[in-house]
Amino acid sequence: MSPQRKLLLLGTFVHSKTAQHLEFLHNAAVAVDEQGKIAAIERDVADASEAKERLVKQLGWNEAEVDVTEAAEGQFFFPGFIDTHIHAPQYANAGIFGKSSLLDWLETYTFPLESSLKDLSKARRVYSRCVRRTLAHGTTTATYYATIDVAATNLLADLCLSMGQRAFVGRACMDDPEINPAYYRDADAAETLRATQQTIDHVRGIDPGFDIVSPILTPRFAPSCTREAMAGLAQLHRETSLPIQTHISENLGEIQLVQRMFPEADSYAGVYDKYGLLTHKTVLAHAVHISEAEASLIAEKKSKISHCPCSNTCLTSGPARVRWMWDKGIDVGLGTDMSGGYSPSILEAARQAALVSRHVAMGIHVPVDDDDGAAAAAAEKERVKLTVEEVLYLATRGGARCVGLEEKIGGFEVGMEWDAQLVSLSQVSDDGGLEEQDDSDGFVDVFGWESWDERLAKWLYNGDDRNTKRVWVKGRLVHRRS
Ligand SMILES: O=c1[nH]c(=O)c2nc[nH]c2[nH]1
Repeated sequence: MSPQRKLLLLGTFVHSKTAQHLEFLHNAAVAVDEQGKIAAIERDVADASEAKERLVKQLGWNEAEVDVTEAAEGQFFFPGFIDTHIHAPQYANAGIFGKSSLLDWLETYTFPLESSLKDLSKARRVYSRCVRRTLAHGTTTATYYATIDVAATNLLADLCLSMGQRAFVGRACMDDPEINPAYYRDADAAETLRATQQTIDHVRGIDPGFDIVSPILTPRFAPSCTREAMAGLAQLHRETSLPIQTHISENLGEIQLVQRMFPEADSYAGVYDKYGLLTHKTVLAHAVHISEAEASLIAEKKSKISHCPCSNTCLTSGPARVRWMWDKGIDVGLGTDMSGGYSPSILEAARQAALVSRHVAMGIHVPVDDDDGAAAAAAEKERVKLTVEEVLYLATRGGARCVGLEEKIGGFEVGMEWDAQLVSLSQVSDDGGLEEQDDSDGFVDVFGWESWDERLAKWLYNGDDRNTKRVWVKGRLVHRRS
């Protein structure tokens, strides 16, 4: 790889200051050093020459070493998206789920596809496309499930590193003979741990500091793992501090299965706690049906939740309650959960999070014969709805907190790394663009009178990968759309 150049970026920068507040920095300049770190941020800069004058000199840089990127009128820089739960092999099935729900979906669509990716040429096709496509959608960090196949999992890690996507790559652990089909499972817990170690060793070999790509311990979900495998992975976590990902309480049939298979635990979260998997570095996907007591346990253990609204709708799992999770003090991020969810886009997941929160609101019963109760229910209906600011926070800083990278990514601060996207919306010309055939800027039409808050709302609800013109990870340009 050629040595990285310093960057100077100019224009409007938008990022979450808090879950409720987006900050807009107009006429700003951001300087990024050759390690991909933000070295300086300057406001009220008139143009490139003033930025160079002020920043390049202030930092003692040589102008010849700096590449300048200027956002055009109406464009803005936004932090890269963080997908806290995505299944790379399932990219080939995105959109294919029929009327299935979790357990029959796994059996019908998912296990056959995943097992077929032991064919490395097939794995290369699917994984290359998945990484390319998610980068194009602005996903700068992805927390991937791979398959049980070590060689294919290692290939996914290689591809993320070479294409420059920050990634957690998990070799799926599945050794229970009851749920996992004979054609797609580990022989036993020892095999699970051996194969997991092989992927850890491989990733350490290609990225020794786990700087861009890190392994993640991946007990698929409680029903697919034996007690020995879960306890062994927990031990590995204690020895290595590696993060953990799994699924929890997505579907009612799944929860009954867990109750039957693990009678020694009082809940689904209790199973993970009993076998040492509920840690501050654990990301739990879904959590649609967790109880008050489970949410309190998850909060106490500082485990995180990946909210996967698109998947929860597609597989008819149910609407997860983000406001309630936040009330409990749990960190929440967004997951596409492709292909439980049909889309590889975190912008789509953010939009779905906003919509699902409105379904949660619509599900709140308003009593007709109790005025105080009706007023309280009406207020709660309003409160549970997620705003544009909140879902964009989930897609960036919220996700960064989930994967333990909040000091590095998710926002624009000096010392953080430049994981970002340049977003462009269509500027409608004075004649309404009657003659234009070109829709390469997508269909977010900006007429010019919208406030910046309104532009962000338009992007959230109507944007797609055509609006994402450039993507950087750690200062490296990893995607460019002409
Ligand atoms: O949405 C999901 N996708 C999966 O692949 C899976 N495996 C277990 N539970 C799961 N849920």
